[in-house]
Amino acid sequence: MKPKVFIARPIPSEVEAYIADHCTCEKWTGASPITRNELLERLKDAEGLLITGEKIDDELLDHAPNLKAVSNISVGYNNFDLDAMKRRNIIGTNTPDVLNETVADLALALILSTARRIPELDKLVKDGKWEDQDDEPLFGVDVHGKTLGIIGMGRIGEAIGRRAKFGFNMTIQYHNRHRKPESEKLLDADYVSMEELLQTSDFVLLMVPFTEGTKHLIGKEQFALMKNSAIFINTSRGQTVDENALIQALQNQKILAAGLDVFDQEPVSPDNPLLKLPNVVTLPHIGSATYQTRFDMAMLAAKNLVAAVTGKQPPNIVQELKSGIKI
Ligand SMILES: NC(=O)C1=CN([C@@H]2O[C@H](COP(=O)(O)OP(=O)(O)OC[C@H]3O[C@@H](n4cnc5c(N)ncnc54)[C@H](OP(=O)(O)O)[C@@H]3O)[C@@H](O)[C@H]2O)C=CC1
Ligand SMILES: O=C(O)C(=O)CO
Repeated sequence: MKPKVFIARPIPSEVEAYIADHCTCEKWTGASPITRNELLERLKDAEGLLITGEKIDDELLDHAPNLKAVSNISVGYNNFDLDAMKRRNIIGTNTPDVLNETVADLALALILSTARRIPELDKLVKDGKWEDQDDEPLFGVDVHGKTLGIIGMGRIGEAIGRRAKFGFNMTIQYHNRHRKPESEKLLDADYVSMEELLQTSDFVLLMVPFTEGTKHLIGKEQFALMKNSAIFINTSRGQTVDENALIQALQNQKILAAGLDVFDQEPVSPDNPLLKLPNVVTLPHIGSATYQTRFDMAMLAAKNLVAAVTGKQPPNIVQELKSGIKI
């Protein structure tokens, strides 16, 4: 008998066919994303679950007595209650590496868009308000030759660093909890304290996972250390930043601008003051969202899922669940 899996997100038909070769599939076919209650109702028989970011906690696991594995179509797995999963011997997997270059492209797009005020000026042209391009109020700031401080020099952080160093001749500095000598060598990057990074970077870019240790990693104190000319980019998770402190820093011109792919609450509320600030470029958590990369992520997540429910070692069990899980 094939193992039963539930597919909670739309995936390409080729990926679904791969799963169906090995498993009996049920899938969510609703027009809008599955709600929490609908998901809980569909898990009675499921041995495997394919999701993107839905919360996996005790309540959900109580509804899924046969569950063996949860496969995230994302590299971030802050939606996993790791303790709850460990207690029940649930395998949790993610999709590292296949999205590095695409997310890095988007991070550079945010750097360029904020520095050169692309969305604001696009609107100005389309609104028929283009009078004189030598008008100082339209000027931006240079990207090339500036210092980029990367907080979270991991797989994606390094891909961003490569673009910034070799494409834009930027100086790279970074802060992690541990040094990463290979990135230092590749990018001629300096490992600096968080304080030094915040004080000396022209662009501060956050690329850490969201964990207990990174909640509000950047807040009032950290914005106070940044240059008044600093541009802040967040492509990690919204919760790594104290959003009220960010709003204050932007409103009080403590920093120059911000580029945000992620928010504390997603989708972001239309009332969020960040949406009213001209010096903020916003995106709808779209870092990995190209056709090819989303396909690659879905296929990798499918391979993780199929391996886990057929008793094989999945390629990408998340670090914290690697030990102690019985395959
Ligand atoms: N906007 C989007 O669409 C996307 C967002 N993401 C987010 O980006 C995150 C990073 O992905 P990826 O690069 O693959 O992950 P990696 O694990 O490769 O890199 C994370 C880096 O963060 C560092 N880090 C972790 N905790 C801290 C801390 N407290 N202070 C400073 N540095 C820290 C780690 O180094 P060390 O352990 O030495 O501290 C590591 O170098 C994902 O978890 C996800 O949340 C990912 C893809 C798309
Ligand atoms: O992979 C992730 O963690 C994302 O945020 C979206 O691709």
